[in-house]
Amino acid sequence: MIIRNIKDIIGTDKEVHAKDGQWSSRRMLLRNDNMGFSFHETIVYARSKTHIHYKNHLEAVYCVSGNGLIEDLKSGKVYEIYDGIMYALDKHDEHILHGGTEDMRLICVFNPPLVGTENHDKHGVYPIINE
Ligand SMILES: CC(=O)NCC[C@H](N)C(=O)O
Repeated sequence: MIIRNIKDIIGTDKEVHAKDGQWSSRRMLLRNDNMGFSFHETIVYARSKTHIHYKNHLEAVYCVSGNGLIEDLKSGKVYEIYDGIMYALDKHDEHILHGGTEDMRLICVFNPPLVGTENHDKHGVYPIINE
């Protein structure tokens, strides 16, 4: 069994910050944990804007506090995000995440699991790391 406290992750190398400061990702379960997915707590800062396109991963995201919007770049549709809303990028959906008036706290699951060092490239993509 694995038991972890977010307090032991914040401020370590398992907390990854967006290069432009829009979000912070606390990586609680990673590939080395052999769960078949990775599990993160992500804070998306109020009034931020992030272009994301996870070409190599599927991601499900559950909001537990704060507010924001997700803009689907294929359909042009915009959906509100707040406590209780889940979205799943089941088609590797390219999108823009807009921070709202308060920081959003999101629980995120990735398949395949992240190794832990991944950060977005200029297209909002995480690479596959095969080491
Ligand atoms: C919601 C989202 O995708 N934010 C970007 C960070 C990502 N969730 C991560 O935890 O690496």
